[in-house]
Amino acid sequence: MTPARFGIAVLLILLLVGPQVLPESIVTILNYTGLYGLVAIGLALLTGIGGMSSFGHAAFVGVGAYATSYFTTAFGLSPWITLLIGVVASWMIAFALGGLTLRLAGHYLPLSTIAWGLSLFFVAGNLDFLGGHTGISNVPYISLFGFDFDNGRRFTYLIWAVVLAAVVLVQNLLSSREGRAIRCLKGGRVMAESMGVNIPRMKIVVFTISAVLAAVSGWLYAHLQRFVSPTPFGLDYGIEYLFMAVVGGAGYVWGAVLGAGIITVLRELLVDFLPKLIGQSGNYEVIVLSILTIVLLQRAPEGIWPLVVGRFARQRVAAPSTLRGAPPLERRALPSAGETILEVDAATKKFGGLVAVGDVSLTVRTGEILALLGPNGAGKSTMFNLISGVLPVTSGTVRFLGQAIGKLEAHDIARLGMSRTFQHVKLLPHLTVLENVAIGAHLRGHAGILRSSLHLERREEDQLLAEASRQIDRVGLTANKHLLAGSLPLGDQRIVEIARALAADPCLLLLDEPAAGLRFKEKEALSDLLRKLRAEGMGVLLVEHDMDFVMGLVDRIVVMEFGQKIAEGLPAEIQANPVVLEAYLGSVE
Ligand SMILES: Nc1ncnc2c1ncn2[C@@H]1O[C@H](COP(=O)(O)OP(=O)(O)OP(=O)(O)O)[C@@H](O)[C@H]1O
Repeated sequence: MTPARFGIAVLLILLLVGPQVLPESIVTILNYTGLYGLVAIGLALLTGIGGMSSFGHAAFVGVGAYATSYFTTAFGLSPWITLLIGVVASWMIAFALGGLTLRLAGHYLPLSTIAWGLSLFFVAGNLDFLGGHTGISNVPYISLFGFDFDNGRRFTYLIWAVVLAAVVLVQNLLSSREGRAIRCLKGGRVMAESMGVNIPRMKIVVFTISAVLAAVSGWLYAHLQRFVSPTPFGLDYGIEYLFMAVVGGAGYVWGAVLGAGIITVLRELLVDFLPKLIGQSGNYEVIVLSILTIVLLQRAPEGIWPLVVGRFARQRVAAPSTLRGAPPLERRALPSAGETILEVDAATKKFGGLVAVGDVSLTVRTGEILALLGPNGAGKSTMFNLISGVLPVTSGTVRFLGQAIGKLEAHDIARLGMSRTFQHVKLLPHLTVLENVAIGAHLRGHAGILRSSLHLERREEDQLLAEASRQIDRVGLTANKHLLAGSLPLGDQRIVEIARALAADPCLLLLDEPAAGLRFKEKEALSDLLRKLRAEGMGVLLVEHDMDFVMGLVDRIVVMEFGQKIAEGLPAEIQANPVVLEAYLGSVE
């Protein structure tokens, strides 16, 4: 039995037998750990995995709790219907809040969640029909198929069934196509957009999932307590939920549950112990808890979960049969041979007063490799960003496959069949090479959040992983497939980026300094691969400083300097061009 299975078996036995045999106080801790854990799971997804933070999730707990308390007591609705009301209400509020703030970078989301966290507390406290600060009492208990969850011991089963379901669903989600896209939210947004991930949509999805989990916790809370008042949904609780996720290990789903358990137990112990120690009561546990949390995060910045499972953790490895056996994904029809696929006409990009690209025109055909050369700061990477939609053009047009794309988002351009690599490698270092390359195939899968969470997309997921595996074999990194991308030397990481771009099945490939950091043999292998892609009909635009690599490989060259195009022609013409020699080649010798 693996340590993970052993751990789960122990937990299941504890949850099955515990409520019958443990003292009431321990059962209460178990219940609250589950309730808080549910919120913390959402916050782990939002914070540790999605790279966003919210201080106001206690207010979403309040939405779930108040929705069910009000509608069950005032209208006699079944708790199962009011669960739906709470979920929909929290989803709508999160959608609106997220829609207003998630597009903005920086502190807008945390600030808006603080405002939201404060507002529910005051609104609920001042509305008579919600009972004001006295709250709503006589909330009914929940029944399911004739079984009444009418006391704490029985309720444990319901709470933990929901928690375990949430863990399974979120973990399924994270190991899917949509999950890989979610993982890009932290540190990989520009790259993910270029692979076709709609980042603003993904942010809202994660925010709404975390809000819904909080609302479900609120629903459970209201029917466990049979009473609600505004106090447990205030800002201080919102901050404590965040603490739980961070203490447990905000990047880990089980870590969130562990964090909830640790904070709940510590609080109970401190509430008992501190008054005896100090000789008077007061909320001193809050202070001690805060100090303990700071010390703990000093010692374990990643939280406690990685310390607990660290040496047992194993990399998730797709079975070789999966990688070989899955049927290939559909391929896009390539444009006809020799057709012009990219036309840049007088493209200009200004950063304030600086003209990074000024009036530059170029074309790329299918079955052609075009090099974009120029000294440092010439504007090559900016040009790549204009073509791939990372930056909008200030003026001029960029047409891809006949369509003007100068104002399109990067993920829309990726969908048309353009893929790219980056000058500064953009991989997710904590994912395997296989998972990183699979991000490139994002648009070739279709499963959404629900299908992914329920693992109904296994066939498609196998196909995506098999495709990623094929592209890794193609670029010669078979032996590294299951290694963490961050553990590879920089040259190999660049090659992984090429495999990722190829996994998108593009007809135009943009490569930003692909040969940088490669050894001689590796450069030869890369040249061979690019020749093969050209022969297959792909168009390639590359920026490269290695002249030997470029001159023997490419069909045409465009040279830039200070944002302007200074020359265009065949490699031999460029090598003999006096303007280029003076401006660029001469200077690099
Ligand atoms: N986001 C930005 N904001 C302001 N200036 C920028 C930005 N991006 C690039 N620049 C400026 O635009 C000019 C062109 O930069 P760019 O990175 O495109 O050059 P490059 O040819 O790719 O150079 P290198 O080979 O060193 O990467 C430089 O002066 C750079 O400082």
